[in-house]
Amino acid sequence: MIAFKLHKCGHPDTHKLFKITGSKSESNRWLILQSLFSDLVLNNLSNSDDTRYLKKALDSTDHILDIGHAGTAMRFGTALFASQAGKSVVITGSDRMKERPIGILVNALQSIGAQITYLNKEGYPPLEITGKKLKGGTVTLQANVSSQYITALCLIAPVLENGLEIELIGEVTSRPYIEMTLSILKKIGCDIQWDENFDDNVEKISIQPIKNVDKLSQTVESDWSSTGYWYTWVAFQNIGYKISLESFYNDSMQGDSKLQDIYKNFGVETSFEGNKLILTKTSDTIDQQLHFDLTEQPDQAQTIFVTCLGLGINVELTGLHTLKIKETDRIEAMKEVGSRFRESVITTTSDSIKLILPHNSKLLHDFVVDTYHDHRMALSFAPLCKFTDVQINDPMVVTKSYPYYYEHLKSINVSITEI
Ligand SMILES: O=C(O)C1=C[C@@H](OP(=O)(O)O)[C@@H](O)[C@H](O)C1
Ligand SMILES: C=C(OP(=O)(O)O)C(=O)O
Repeated sequence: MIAFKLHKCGHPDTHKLFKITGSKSESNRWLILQSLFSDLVLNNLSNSDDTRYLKKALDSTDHILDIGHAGTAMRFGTALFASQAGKSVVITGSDRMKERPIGILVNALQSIGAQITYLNKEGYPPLEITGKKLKGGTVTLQANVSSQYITALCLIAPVLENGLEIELIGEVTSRPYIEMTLSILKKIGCDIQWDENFDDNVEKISIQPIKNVDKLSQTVESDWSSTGYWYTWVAFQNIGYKISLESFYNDSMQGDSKLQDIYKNFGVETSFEGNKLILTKTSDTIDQQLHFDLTEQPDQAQTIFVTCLGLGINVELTGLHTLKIKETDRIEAMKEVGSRFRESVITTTSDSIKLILPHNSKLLHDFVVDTYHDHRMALSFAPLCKFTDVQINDPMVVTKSYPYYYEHLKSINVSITEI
């Protein structure tokens, strides 16, 4: 296994412009829809592994499809292949993917006639799928585990003869990702109703079928989730420091665009010049005790945790119940690696993490970041090289979402050596 050392970089270059590629969430939704409606033309698709894996699986005629670590590709692909008559595939992924549950989605698909069997452990990939022409109807599923199950069903709904009524039981998690899916479906002409008060503790999404989509060209907005690492970076710098990122819209479909508000807490202001996003450090006055509920921005947990760790701010993050089934158990990973950076007391529950720093908490020596096959461990902890050398083990995990991350860091003067 290789490791990178990011050498302490006290005075990085400022006024840089980075081109971030398309959102992997938007890209993977559009790719599923493009395989259903070939008249869609897509621009600025993500260059992430997750999008490359999905594209490869969709273009493949192989029986065994490996989608690596890509949760969206696994969940969206399962629904797609199950609804395609004549298709017969085994869908599998990395070792970690085989530990990420999919039973809630499989049950919902089976309830409308899908033929899916587990090849290994009940409720987990790999899956054997024999595609069938599904008619649709009503499905009921738990909504508090992963929104990706719901998106997967929504994406195939337009081609089901009777459309789909999706009853969501319990508190809906990662809601902005479902909103993104429905916004995209509306763009291709779907008629959708979302009744948030359908019944006690139940919401209902109804999607009508459509025959075809008129020729439509779509440019995917760049990835807000990747901007989080630059928000952290700017938060660590002196007043006046700025960097720019493109191409972003201020009416984004991505829930992580909430970073604009969140980082005001850390003295980072966001402005737009056309589609250019400008992040500027404007203030050093920061509350020393913060709390964020990240039910709607689960992918930013590590980012915000590291920002607080670097700035020496006590914080409690809640709403993290989905983190245990992501690329690694992210709550435990943050606790372990965070405690190696500086003197601190870090406590966790199954859905929260709390960071308490003693007065004048000192940085510890020889800071090492284990990444546990999770891109967001490397991406989020790297900016701590503002304060000390950072060793990142298995650093290329970043390609899951942000392949050019280290090139971008190098271009602002971060020295990186392989060890
Ligand atoms: O639909 C999507 O594109 C995603 C939904 C979220 O997952 P959960 O709904 O499982 O929290 C998010 O964490 C993931 O990175 C991408
Ligand atoms: C959780 C993530 O991705 P996925 O679930 O699609 O693998 C992520 O990118 O942080």
